[in-house]
Amino acid sequence: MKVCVLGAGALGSTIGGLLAEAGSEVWLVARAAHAEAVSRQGLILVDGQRERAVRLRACTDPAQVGPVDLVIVLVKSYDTGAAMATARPLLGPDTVVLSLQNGLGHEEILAKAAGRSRLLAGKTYVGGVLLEPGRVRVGVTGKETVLGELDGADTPRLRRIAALFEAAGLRAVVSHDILGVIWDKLLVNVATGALSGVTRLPYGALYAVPEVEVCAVAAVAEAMAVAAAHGIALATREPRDAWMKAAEGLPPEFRASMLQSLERGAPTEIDYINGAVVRWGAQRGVPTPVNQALVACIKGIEAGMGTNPIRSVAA
Ligand SMILES: NC(=O)C1=CN([C@@H]2O[C@H](COP(=O)(O)OP(=O)(O)OC[C@H]3O[C@@H](n4cnc5c(N)ncnc54)[C@H](OP(=O)(O)O)[C@@H]3O)[C@@H](O)[C@H]2O)C=CC1
Ligand SMILES: CC(C)(CO)C(=O)C(=O)O
Repeated sequence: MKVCVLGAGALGSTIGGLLAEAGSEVWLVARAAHAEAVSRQGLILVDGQRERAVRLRACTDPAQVGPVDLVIVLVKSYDTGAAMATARPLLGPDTVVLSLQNGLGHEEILAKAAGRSRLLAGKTYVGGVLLEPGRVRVGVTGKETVLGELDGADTPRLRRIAALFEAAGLRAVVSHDILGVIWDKLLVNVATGALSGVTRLPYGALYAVPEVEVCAVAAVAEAMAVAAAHGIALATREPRDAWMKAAEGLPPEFRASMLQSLERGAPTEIDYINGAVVRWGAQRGVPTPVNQALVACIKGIEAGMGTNPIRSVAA
C-alpha cells in the first residue's frame, strides 16, 4: 500500500517509520530539516536503548508524492486546514484519509477538504517524541490504535488498513462506534494535557500532587457529563479511569504533548481538547467551569510566550 503521512513530526514519523519497516511504500511530508535528514540517513527509530534506521521517502511538498492509497494526517490540529489545502495531489479516486490527531473537530475540516466519503476516523495511544531531525523516540508496546468508519460500518478498506497497522506491530482495533472512541481518547487528554502545561511537570511529579489529581478528575467528570448530554456512549466508566489511562506504560519523565508544545514555544491544541469540552458543553447547557479555567490558564501562558493565537477551530 502507498501511504503518505501528512505532517510527519513526532507521531507521524513513528507510525510512518513502522509502516515502512513492514513493507509499505511510505512517504513522509515533513518540514525541510526533518525531510532532509530522513532522505540522507534514513529515519532513526529509538526504541528503549536500541536504535535502528528505516529507509523511506521524505519531502516537503505533497506534489512530489502523487496519489496514494492512504493519507494519515498528523499535523497539529490547528494546522489541519492549511495542510489539507496542499494535499490535493495525494488524492486519487479511492484514497482514504485518516486523522489520528488528538482532540475533536478534525473530521469536519477533512471532509471539507477531501470529501466525507474518503474519511476513516481513528485515535491512537502510540506515542512519539521527535528528538532531532531524522530521529524519533517511539512508544508502541501495548499501545492500541482504534479505527472506524464514521457511520460505524464494517468495510473492506477499514479491515485492510487495520491489517496494515497490525502487520507493522501497531495494535489495531476496529470500532463500530468511533465517536465514543474519539471521546474516550479526549478524556485522557483532558485529564493531563492542560495540567501538565500549567504545572510544567513530567508525569512522575504530576501524579505525585494530590490536588492535581482532584482537578484532573473534575475536568474529566465535566467532559463525561457533556458526552452524556450529547448521547455519546463512552467505554470510560469513572473519571479517574481516564487519569490512570493517561499514564499507562509511560515513564515518570514523560511529558504530555501539550507541555512539549509549550516548552518549544509552540501553540497548544487546547482549543481542540478542553476548549472542545467547553463548546460542546455550552451547546447542551452543561457547565464546564474546570475546563474553562484550564483553557484560560493555557491561553494565558501562550499569550505570555507570544505564540500565534490565530487558529482555525471546527466543532
Ligand atoms: N506525539 C505523540 O505522542 C502523540 C501525538 N498525538 C497527536 O498527533 C498529532 C501530531 O502530534 P505530534 O506528532 O506530537 O506533533 P509534531 O508537531 O511533532 O508533528 C507535526 C509536524 O507537522 C509539521 N507540519 C505542520 N504543517 C505542515 C505542512 N503543511 N506540511 C508538512 N509538515 C507540516 C510540523 O512542523 P512545525 O512544527 O514546523 O509546524 C511538525 O513537524 C497531534 O494532534 C497530537 O495531539 C496523539 C497521540 C500521541
Ligand atoms: C501520551 C498521551 C496519551 C497522554 O499524555 C497523549 O495523548 C499526549 O501526551 O498528548
